[in-house]
Amino acid sequence: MTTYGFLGLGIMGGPMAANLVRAGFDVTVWNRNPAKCAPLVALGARQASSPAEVCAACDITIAMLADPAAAREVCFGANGVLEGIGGGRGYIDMSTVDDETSTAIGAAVTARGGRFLEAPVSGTKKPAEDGTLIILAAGDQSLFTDAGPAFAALGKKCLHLGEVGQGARMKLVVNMIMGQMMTALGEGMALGRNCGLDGGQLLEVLDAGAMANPMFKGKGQMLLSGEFPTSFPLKHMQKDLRLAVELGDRLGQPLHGAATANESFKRARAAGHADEDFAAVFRVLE
Ligand SMILES: NC(=O)C1=CN([C@@H]2O[C@H](COP(=O)(O)OP(=O)(O)OC[C@H]3O[C@@H](n4cnc5c(N)ncnc54)[C@H](OP(=O)(O)O)[C@@H]3O)[C@@H](O)[C@H]2O)C=CC1
Ligand SMILES: O=CCCC(=O)O
Repeated sequence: MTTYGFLGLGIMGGPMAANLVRAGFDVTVWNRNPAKCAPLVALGARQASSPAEVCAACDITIAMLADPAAAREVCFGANGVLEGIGGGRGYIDMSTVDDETSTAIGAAVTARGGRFLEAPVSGTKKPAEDGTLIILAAGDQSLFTDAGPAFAALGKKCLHLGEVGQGARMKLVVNMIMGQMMTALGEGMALGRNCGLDGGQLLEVLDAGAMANPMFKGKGQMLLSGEFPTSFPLKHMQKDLRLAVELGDRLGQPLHGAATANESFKRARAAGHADEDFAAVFRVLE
C-alpha cells in the first residue's frame, strides 16, 4: 500500500493529513512547530523529525505550506525534501505559490530522481475538514494517477491542468478574483451602511439575484457581526494578490482591480489583521 508523508500542519494541512489517516492510509507527518503533530499522532500517524526523513520514508509526500519562502525552505533547506527524495518517490506541493517557485521545486525534485506534481486547492478550512476541496494539479501524470486515492480523500473535484506552473497560475487567477469579490462586498457594505441601508437586507438582495454566491453569504455574515474567525488568513490572501499582480507584471497584463485590492489587503495586514480571516479587509474599507 502506498505510504504518504505530510509536511505543514496548519489550518489546511492539519485536517487534510487527518483525512488521509482516517481514510486508512499509512501517514507520516512533519511540522516546523512539532507541537502541531500531536493531534495527528493521536489519530494514528507517525511523526518524523525533518522533511528529508519524511520523503525518504514515504512513497508520496504532500506539502501544505504558507508561501513561496516556506515552500522553498522546506524543499531546498537543510534536511529538506531534496535530501530525502529520489528513487521515483513523489512530492506533491499543495501550497499556493507562484509558478516560478513551483517550477524550480519541480525541476530540483526531478533532477534528484523524484516525481513532482503541484496541486494547490480551492476551498477553505471547512472543505479541508470535510474532504471537499477542489484540487488544481499539474505535472507528472503518473504521480497524479498514483495519488488518486489520496486526492479522493481530500477533495470533491480533481483536475489535471497540464505542465507544472498551470496549477499555480489557475490558483492565483481564482484567488485574484476572490480577493476582488471580497473588497467589492466590503465597499458595498460600507457604502450601504453609511447611506442608511440595512446590511442584512443588502445581503438578502444580493442572495436573491444574479450575484448570489456562497462566499458573499458566508463572509457577509462576518461583516454584519464584526467578527472574523479565521478560515483563510488575510496575510495569505494578500500574498496571493501580490503573486497574481507579479504574474500580470511579467506578462504585461494590466490588473487595475487586483492591484487596488492588493493595496487594501496590504493596509489591513499592516493594521494588525494579518491572522484574521481575509474578510477583515472590511476593517480598512468601512
Ligand atoms: N486557509 C485557507 O482557507 C486556504 C489556504 N490555502 C493555502 O494553503 C497554504 C497553507 O495555508 P494555511 O494552512 O491556511 O496556513 P497556516 O498559516 O495555517 O499554515 C502554514 C503552514 O506553513 C508552515 N510554515 C510557514 N513557514 C514555514 C517555514 N519557513 N518552514 C517550514 N514551515 C513553514 C507553518 O508551520 P508552523 O506551524 O511551524 O508555523 C504551517 O504548517 C497557503 O499557501 C495558503 O495560501 C489554500 C486554500 C485555502
Ligand atoms: O486560497 C484560499 C481559497 C479559499 C476558498 O477557496 O474558499
